[in-house]
Formats: sequence, C-alpha cells, structure tokens
Amino acid sequence: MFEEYYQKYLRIESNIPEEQRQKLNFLIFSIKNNVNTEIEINPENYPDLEIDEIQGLFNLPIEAQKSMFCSVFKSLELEDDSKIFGELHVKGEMLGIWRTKKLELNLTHKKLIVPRKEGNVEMQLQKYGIIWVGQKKIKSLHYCFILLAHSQAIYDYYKQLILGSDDEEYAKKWFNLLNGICDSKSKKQRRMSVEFTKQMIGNSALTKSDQFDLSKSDNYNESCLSSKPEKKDMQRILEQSESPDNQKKDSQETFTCFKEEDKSQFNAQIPQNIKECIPKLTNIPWYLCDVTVNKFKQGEFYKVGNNVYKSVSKKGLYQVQIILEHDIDIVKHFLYEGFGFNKFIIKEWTMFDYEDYKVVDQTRIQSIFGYGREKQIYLMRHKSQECIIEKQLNTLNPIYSIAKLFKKTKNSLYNGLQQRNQNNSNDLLTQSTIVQILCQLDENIFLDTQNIAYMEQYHGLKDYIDYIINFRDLNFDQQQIQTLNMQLSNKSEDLIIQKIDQSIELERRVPNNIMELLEFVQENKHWNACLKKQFQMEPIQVEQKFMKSTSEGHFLLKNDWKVDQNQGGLLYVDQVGLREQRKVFSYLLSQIGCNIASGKSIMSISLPVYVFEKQSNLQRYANSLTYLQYLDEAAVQIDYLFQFKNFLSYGYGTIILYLNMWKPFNPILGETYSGFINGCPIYGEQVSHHPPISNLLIYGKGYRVNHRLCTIASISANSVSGINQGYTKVLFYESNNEFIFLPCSGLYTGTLYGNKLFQMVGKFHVIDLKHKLVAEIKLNPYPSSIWKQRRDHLDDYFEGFIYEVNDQFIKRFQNDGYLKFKELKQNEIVRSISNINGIWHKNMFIDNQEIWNINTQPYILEDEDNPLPSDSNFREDLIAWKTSNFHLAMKIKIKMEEQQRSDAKLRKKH
Ligand SMILES: CC(C)CCC[C@@H](C)[C@H]1CC[C@H]2[C@@H]3CC=C4C[C@@H](O)CC[C@]4(C)[C@H]3CC[C@]12C
Repeated sequence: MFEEYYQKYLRIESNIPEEQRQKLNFLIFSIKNNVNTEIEINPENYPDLEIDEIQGLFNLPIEAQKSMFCSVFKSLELEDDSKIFGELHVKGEMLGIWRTKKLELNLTHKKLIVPRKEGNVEMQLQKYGIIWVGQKKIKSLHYCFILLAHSQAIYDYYKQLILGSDDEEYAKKWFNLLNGICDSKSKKQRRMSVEFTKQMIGNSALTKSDQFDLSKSDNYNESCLSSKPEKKDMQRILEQSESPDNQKKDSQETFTCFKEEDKSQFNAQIPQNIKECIPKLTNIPWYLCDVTVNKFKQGEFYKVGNNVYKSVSKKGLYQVQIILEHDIDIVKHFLYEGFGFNKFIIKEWTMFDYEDYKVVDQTRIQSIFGYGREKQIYLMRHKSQECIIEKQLNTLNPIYSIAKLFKKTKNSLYNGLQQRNQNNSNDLLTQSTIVQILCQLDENIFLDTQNIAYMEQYHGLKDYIDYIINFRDLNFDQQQIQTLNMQLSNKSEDLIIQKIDQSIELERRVPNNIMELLEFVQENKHWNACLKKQFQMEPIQVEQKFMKSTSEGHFLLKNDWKVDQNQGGLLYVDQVGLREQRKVFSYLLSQIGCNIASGKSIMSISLPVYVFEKQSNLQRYANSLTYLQYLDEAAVQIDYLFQFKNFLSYGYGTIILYLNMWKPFNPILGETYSGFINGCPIYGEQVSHHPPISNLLIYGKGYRVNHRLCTIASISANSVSGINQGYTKVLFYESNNEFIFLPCSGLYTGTLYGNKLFQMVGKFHVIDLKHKLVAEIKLNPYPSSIWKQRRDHLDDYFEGFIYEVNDQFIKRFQNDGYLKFKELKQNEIVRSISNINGIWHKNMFIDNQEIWNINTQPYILEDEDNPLPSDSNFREDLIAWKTSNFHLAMKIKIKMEEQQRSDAKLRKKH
C-alpha cells in the first residue's frame, strides 16, 4: 500500500500544496531513516511544520508513519486516474490552422494541458469560460467550442482556445466535461453599474442526453479518450459537470451553462415585453419594444441607428449583440463575442447567430449589412439615464472617431432616439461630437484634456462609461461657473472692492471651506499664515477628549467591517469602499496585466484617486498613535515590566488604529504634519520618498515616542498585503527605559474574487534591550490543517509570551538591526515571564487580564492651528480630493507627481 502511494507521490509531487508536501516529505524522510535514530533533522526544510509536529511524527513507529503517509496522501484526492486524455483539433492562434493535439485534462487540478513545441501550456480552467460554437461551415467541418479567458489579464498563455472535432458526439462530450469544470461563477464584477442578465450570455445548452455519460460503453474512438477511469470516477465527473448549477443559484451572474430552464425563461420574456410595450409605443417594430424604459435603465439593452445593437460586457469579455435591421424588417439577431473592443476593431470578430449560436459566415453578413468587416460598425453604450453615447467604431481611430453624445432633454431620450431612427432628425437631442466636447473642456480651468486623455489612455474603451459620467459632472460644474460669473458681473463694483478689502484682512487666517482653502494654498497665502509659528516642545494641559463610537458606528470599524465567523478575521463590507476598489482593480488589471500576480508594490505606482483616503499618510500615522493613555500611565511607574506591558498595548494599538482599507496618499518628500494628542505635540515629517519613510515624534508627559514608519503594500493575484515597516521607540525620562515595538503585517484577500477578508498575519514584537525582555506574539499560531478536525481557535487568534532572553539575542539584534529581525530563536530564550493572547480585532489579555479591547477609546488628534507651509493640510492634491472632485484631484496629483520627479532629478544632479 505504502509503496504504491509512494510511487504515485513521486510522480505528482510538484502538484501538491506546499504544507502537505512538506509533511509528506518529512514522513518519507522519517520512514527512510527509521533505523538511523541519530540522524539530524533540519526543520528549515519544513518551514510550514511546527517543531512539535516534526518531533512527534519522527518518533512514531514506522508502521504508523506509513499509514499516516497513505492517509494524508489519500486525503489529498490526488488520484492519478483523475486525468483524462484525449485528442481534439486545436485551432492555431496565429494562422488559424487546425492541428490535432493530444490533450490532458486534470480533473483534480482543473487544468487542461495543451502540448506545444515550446513546452506544454497548463490552462487553469477556472480562468476560462466555455462557449459552444457548433459546426463551422466554411473552412472546416469541425464541431467546435471556445475556451475564453474571463479577464483580459488573467489567462494561461491562451486568451482563447478554439477546440473542435469532426465527431459531433465526441466534441460535445468534451464540451460537457469542460463545461463542468470551467468557471461558471462570476468572480470579478465589472466596474459598470450596468447589470447583465442571464439571457445575454450563454452557450447553447446541450441536452441532457448529450452529457458526458461515460457509464455507457464508449462508442467513440477509444484511443482518443485513452485513460479509462473507473466507474466511481465517472460518477464524479458527472457530478462535477452538474455542480456549477448549484453555484449558480447563489451567484447573480451566470456565464456559461445555459440550461434548459433559462432558455425557456428567455423565450418567455420576449412576448411579455411586447405586451408591455406595444400599447405605449405603437409605431415601432416589436424588437424595439424590449427597450423599455426600465430595461434601458438597467442597462440591458442598447440600440443604435437603423440597425439595432446591443452591447454587453461581462468578465472582461465584450459582447455586442447586434440585431440587424433590413428595411424595417429584422433579418436576424446576431451575437458577437470577443475580447474587448480592440479585437472588434481589428477585423477579428466573429458573429454568432443569436438563436442557434452558430457562426455566421462572411457572405451572409455582407449580404445583410451591405459591407464587410472592415467597414464601420455602430455600437452604443450608456450608463446613466441622463446621457448616452453612440459610437461608430472604425478601423482608424476607435476612440475619437465618431462618438456622439446625447443628453437627455426635457423630452424623453428614448422618444428622441426613436424619432431619430425614423426620420433622422436630431431636433430633440443635444448632440455633439467628442472632439467638440474636448474643445469645450479645454477652456475650463478645472477640466482639461489631459484628464480625459489619461482616462482614455489607460482605461481604454471599457471605461468609456465613466468618462461619460465624469463629463456629465464636468458639464454641470461648467454651468455653475457660468451662472456664478453671471452673478458676479451683475454686482456693483463697490461690492467687489469691499470684498477685496475683506480678503486682505482674512489672508492671515486659514480658511475652513475646502474650496477656499485650495485657492488659498494655490496662491501661496498659507506661507503668510504660518510665519508666526513657534514649535511646542512640551505637552500642554488640555481637557481629555476621546474618540467615541456613535450611532453611526464604531469609532474605528465604522460599519465597514463584519467579523467572519467561519475562519476568523474581518470581512470588509463597506459598499462605497468596495465599489471604488473594484474600479481601481479593474484599472490595474488593464494596466499592469499579468504583473498583478507578481506582488507589485502599490505604494509607488500611480493610481486614480478613487481609492485614496482623504488624508495623507502622515496624518493617518498620527491618527494611529493616539492610544497615549497607556504611556501616560506607564510614565509614572517605575516597574519596567508594567511599562513594558503598557507599551505593548500602545504599540499594538498603532497597528489597529491604522486599519482601514483606503490607500494613503503617496507621500511628498518634505511634507510635514504637526498636531496635538491630548495636549502632547506630535510632529511628523516625510524623510524619504523612495521608499516612503516617515518619522514621527511625540513629546509626551514624561516620555518621548519616536516612530519610523514605512508603509509597504503589494498587490498580488487575489490579495493585497501591507505592513507599516519600521519601529516605534519610547523613552521614559524618569526611569530611562527604552522599548521598541516592531509591527506585524496585514493581509487583505479576495480582492478579485471571493470574500473580502482582512487578517493580521505574522508576528509582532516588543523589545527591551536593557532588561533583556522580548515579547513575541504570533498571529494564528494554530492554523487549520487537514489533521485537525475541530479548531479551538480561529485564524484571528493570537498568542505569545514575554520572554527573558540572553545576550546572544541582544547581540544579534544590535548587529542586524530591526529590519532583519524576524523572530526569536529557540536558544535565545531563557524563560517566559507572561503570556499574552487574544483575538486581534477584539481584545488582548496579558496574564489573563484584559488590557485592551476594541472599545478602548483613543484620544482625538487635533491639528495645529498654524502649521508649517509644508503641512499635510496644505497639500493641494489632498485638498482637491477632499472636495470629491475626481478630475481636479487627478489633475493636481499628476502635476505634483511631475514636480516631485523633476525635483528628484535636480537633487541627483546637484
Ligand atoms: C484597489 C487597490 C489597488 C488599492 C487599495 C489598497 C488597499 C486595500 C491597501 C493600500 C495600503 C494597505 C495598507 C498598508 C498598511 C497596512 C498596515 C498593516 O498593519 C495592516 C494592513 C494595512 C492597513 C494595509 C491594508 C490594505 C491597504 C489599505
């Protein structure tokens, strides 16, 4: 038994998840060295295993080790026969030539392995959707289907793969098989408010009887599907291909798997629509009736010109459903599917017959359209009720070509459109080309083409919609300014003079109103206001003010978070934040594409400001240092252990208080911040730009706190991890004790799909070099594993000890510095003094005494009245973003980034 599994294991070792692999490896190691008890174990080879576990496993009798190996291996469900081999025709990506390829389908890992000369391609099927195409009549007679990557950016080598077979049965079997595995769930939502319904997308349903029923004797070429799984597996395959339906129930969007019922639902919908509409809109053909106002609002339908088109976008896949109209009679519905509009533009598009999903051949299109592919295609998309955009795409300049904007006028937009369709009059619509719009915008101070170019450049067409929305806002701004100007010119000159006088007086005061503040700063008036500044070096007596939770939510967690009961951790449920993040993530996907999986730092790349917090990182740090009561309390004590414990809570508090999911503004070198926490002055300065390091200093009551912090955040496939790397040092004047706090990191998973779960991970430390004390607290010390049935603690549990350490550690720490320090070594610990545990988002116990909990209120941070001109409060981009004017903020941000860059160049030069 063991031998058999062992052989299998050797073959598939690389496919096994890391932790299990280490365990299996270690078991093999122990089994092989069973006689040799003297052998040394190197735990570094098994980083995911606990030392205890390693020892325990090693000491087991060999039989137990073997059976353990087998059971672990079995539990992985990595049976070899979960692979299916077959042969299909694959259409070449470049030349479109069909080649027969031996494919391997790995059911366990949901991979399709396609052989290529340059090396096999392993396609993770979850990244793909599948569409049945049917028989292509012109070039080949294959029955084919397409695997399509959901997202432009995430795919394994092939964005799309066309597969086929001469044998319809066989092709369908493969299709059904893959259909069960390919992802049918929408993982990533598009950034549009437009929602899509089932009937828009889907592959043709293959009837039940067509399903991959391998329990019947195979009547197709056996050599093609050469591995013959046992019956038991067949059962599984069948189940698998069923399972997406279950998932579908809880997902709002469906992509593949077009089931019978859906289809009938769809069919039933049309007549209903007609019934609804016909009484209201009598003169239009029935197919226009589905453009009911409601449906239109929901973004389900779009129509254009004399031909009616619908465009649907989903999962990075653009679909344009085109209903062709020929002399008022419709000829046919067509469905176009492709990746993005670019594909659409560069001739490479295919039309599918909307009813039977078969590819429409070129001659047919020509006969209906009157022209071939290269010619113009109309397409229209819309976002809001107020405006829509109609666009003609041609091969030359897709973006600026001929886009027309319709603004909703008093009369209904839809009426207008219909009217236009019928008699080509534009009377009811304000219509202007994009080019014109751009010119208009050019004259406005707030809006310039740069912003639009920015959007266009990066977001491409898919973000067109947002552009329209923005345009609408801008237009609104413009109108307001116009009216303002009108008002102004009406006023008498005296009044204006009076105003100017007033403003001179006011110049020394920093305005409260954000718009005024921006102007104030832009005119550099804040320099005046700050001239009389004196630094406060001592704490002052003030009334204590604490941050309080209100009816609107917890002071820190607001209503943005929910505790995850299954795994532990916090679920991010803030709708506003999530929406903005989604926008930026799709932007990122389009921008950095595949790199997204490689752990890119998001602190240094330029992002649209949507996800930015409305304060600078310096302010955010300052806000997170407000648990000063712990230190106040410690300063009056001489007991160093008491001070140590209190400092631990303070340090931990800084991590907790920093928690929110908005991205801090990129720092500007030399930016400063000053404020007061309960009367204690706090000063912060941005001392480095790359990496963005800030130093902060608090003059406390009997102590001084130094912070050196550097926010690091990197984005990878489905998560963002972040840490405020650096240290927090406190010096208590009286006892001359110094403590150091080193933070842990946070992990935000589910950024692209799944639940948005935030978790603290790793370890955090407090170090007292003088008294040789170290607290090491480990988050999630008992991770779930397949050997543990029940868990006492979820992932959000932390546990640690205050240890007394030896000189070895002190030396190491002093040599290596705080950055290199990761954790205590076993031989550096002398004894443990206290134990610490808790749930990171709930409470902290030191020796079973609660020292902190999530309702512990920090002090309020107050801004300094007359800060330096370089204060965060005077950052133009921040002020602009505080007004929530995206364009303005973006414009200033770009400007400031450019300034920074040229400054940096100058610095290098001199
Ligand atoms: C849409 C994307 C690209 C932008 C949003 C990125 C957000 C999620 C990132 C940017 C900066 C990140 C933070 C950076 C630093 C820390 C401190 C650490 O102790 C806990 C995690 C935390 C709080 C991170 C949480 C996630 C975070 C807020």
